[in-house]
Amino acid sequence: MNIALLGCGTIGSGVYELINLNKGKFAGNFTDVESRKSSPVITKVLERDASKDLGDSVGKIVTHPSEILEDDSIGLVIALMGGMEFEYEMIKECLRAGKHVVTANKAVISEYFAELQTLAEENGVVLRYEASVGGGIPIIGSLKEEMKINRVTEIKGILNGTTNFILSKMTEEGADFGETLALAQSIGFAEADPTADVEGYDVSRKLAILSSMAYESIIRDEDVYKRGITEIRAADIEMISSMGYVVKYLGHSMLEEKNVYTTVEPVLFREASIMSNVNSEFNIISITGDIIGELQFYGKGAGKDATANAVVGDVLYILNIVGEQNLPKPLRLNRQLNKMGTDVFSGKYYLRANLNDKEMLDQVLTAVETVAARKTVIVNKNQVYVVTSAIAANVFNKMTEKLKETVPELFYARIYD
Ligand SMILES: NC(=O)C1=CN([C@@H]2O[C@H](COP(=O)(O)OP(=O)(O)OC[C@H]3O[C@@H](n4cnc5c(N)ncnc54)[C@H](OP(=O)(O)O)[C@@H]3O)[C@@H](O)[C@H]2O)C=CC1
Ligand SMILES: N[C@@H](CC=O)C(=O)O
Repeated sequence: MNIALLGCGTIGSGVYELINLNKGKFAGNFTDVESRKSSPVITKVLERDASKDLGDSVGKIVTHPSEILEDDSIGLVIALMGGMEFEYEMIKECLRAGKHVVTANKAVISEYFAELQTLAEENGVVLRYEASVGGGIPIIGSLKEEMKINRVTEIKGILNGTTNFILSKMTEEGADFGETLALAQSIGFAEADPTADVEGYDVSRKLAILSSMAYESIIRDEDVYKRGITEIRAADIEMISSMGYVVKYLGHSMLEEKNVYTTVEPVLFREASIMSNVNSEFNIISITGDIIGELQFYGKGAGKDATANAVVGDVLYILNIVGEQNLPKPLRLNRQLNKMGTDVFSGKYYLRANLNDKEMLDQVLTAVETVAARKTVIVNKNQVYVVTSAIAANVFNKMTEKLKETVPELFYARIYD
């Protein structure tokens, strides 16, 4: 079966190297006789730049989608352009044209999950998206397997390689936020628009995909409470470390009866915890089922080779089942659940505010005191650092949203004890 690749950037080039340049060891794994006769091959690559060098003479760059959509020899399309509308339209058109689709695009999958899996079923083809969550970690397939036996009630983890890379470098090397983000971009970890990484959209999309699957209900990016990490400073890292904690960017969802709770926020973990020791572009994802208990999955959550590995795994899966009568059924996504935001989460909070004057200090302390008892207050170099007593997350978040209107720089994080 011929394959087309949409987008030959960081991940696309990794996939191309595995499939066409024989970097991976996978040929000959097929159960289907037709596929076994010849290794899979990428014959066309959609790119804007027709002069892009692919490194072999097998793949041909095309710049118009019709060259792929109207090519009947292409049975499988790998969508790795990123972005939203164009990739969504292309995936739909490919499914309608009877082509299997593999993608790593969490923006598209989280937004159009139900529609796309229905479209695949209607057209007798398969849609796979393993690399859309956790880069190289096989979490989508593992979650599907566990769901055959378990009721999954909780998902939590470090789900973004870029921000974990930034926070790790800030913690280990005292690195600067902006410089480390630029480094993550140059390595190929970050999204084309890195706002998605640092403001929480990438994590909330991944959490939305896993939660939709696990709780059998469509949970969208906009249902997820999220807060970015752009306000964090070296001073926070120093103070947090002196308290014996490490800051991580957590995605967390829970299901209780018909209520689903979701949050994406910076959280402080004790130094010795597992979460604190997941560093660089690595991710960790924990799922809790009623029979198995807690399971944790760890590995590279971003980057060319690890993500390409997951994409090619999906390609091999499809090539192995081509021609079977009974293709996998779409996941159930129609349970009616109440989206309850952060209502179930609570904890002590760490907060730092950048102060202009004594009046602002009073304003910050008064605002905190209206919702929680202050346990620790340190004032140093125009900064106030506060640790509170335990409090409900929604109450604290509401207070800080108001405070942000007048206090220019505010960083706060829940403490996970
Ligand atoms: N990077 C990572 O670690 C991971 C990425 N992903 C996902 O994988 C996908 C690809 O990411 P990544 O490889 O990093 O992205 P890149 O930006 O590196 O690559 C995208 C490629 O697609 C091309 N492209 C984009 N739009 C079009 C278009 N309209 N027509 C033709 N070509 C186009 C780009 O060309 P041009 O340069 O001209 O824009 C570029 O070559 C994204 O959905 C991302 O979220 C998932 C897991 C990990
Ligand atoms: N930008 C993403 C890429 C993988 O999904 C990340 O940093 O995790």
